[in-house]
Amino acid sequence: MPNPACPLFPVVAAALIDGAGRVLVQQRPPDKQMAGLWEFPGGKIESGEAPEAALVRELAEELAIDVAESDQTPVSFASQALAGKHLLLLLYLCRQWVGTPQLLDAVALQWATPAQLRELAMPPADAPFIAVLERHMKE
Ligand SMILES: Nc1nc2c([nH]c(=O)n2[C@H]2C[C@H](O)[C@@H](COP(=O)(O)OP(=O)(O)OP(=O)(O)O)O2)c(=O)[nH]1
Repeated sequence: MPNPACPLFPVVAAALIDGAGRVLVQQRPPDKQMAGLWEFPGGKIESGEAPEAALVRELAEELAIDVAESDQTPVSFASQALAGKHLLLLLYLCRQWVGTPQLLDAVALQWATPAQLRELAMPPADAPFIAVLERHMKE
């Protein structure tokens, strides 16, 4: 039975990995929930939208880059109660894109190694993703 008191909201996010083994993260704006935390670029899946199409749209909106659906590899997910709703966060790994990421939506961007990610304040759902990324980046 659906629980209207705790709606599920699906979110897609991308770990963009560069040639130096670093991942792009962006800092959430001060006026938003979890302000100041560092997150993977992405956002909510809109009604009727496929996750991969949502990720193409979000990365174009937030970073002005073009990531083909065929260059998105699903690697992990997180499931967590968040502010009266339930977050389902789908993480994709991307090694190829067109364009240079621009700061359009967040406060700041940074390229970080997995070790550096561990030192950043990130949303609680993201913490397990760091070890997942480390494993994939060694492959
Ligand atoms: N993009 C992204 N969102 C994350 C991560 N970790 C995490 O808990 N989230 C949460 C924060 C938000 O509640 C939601 C992302 O939705 P969003 O970015 O479209 O929404 P928002 O709250 O920033 O802004 P709005 O669309 O409501 O204006 O997922 C992450 O690594 N990347």
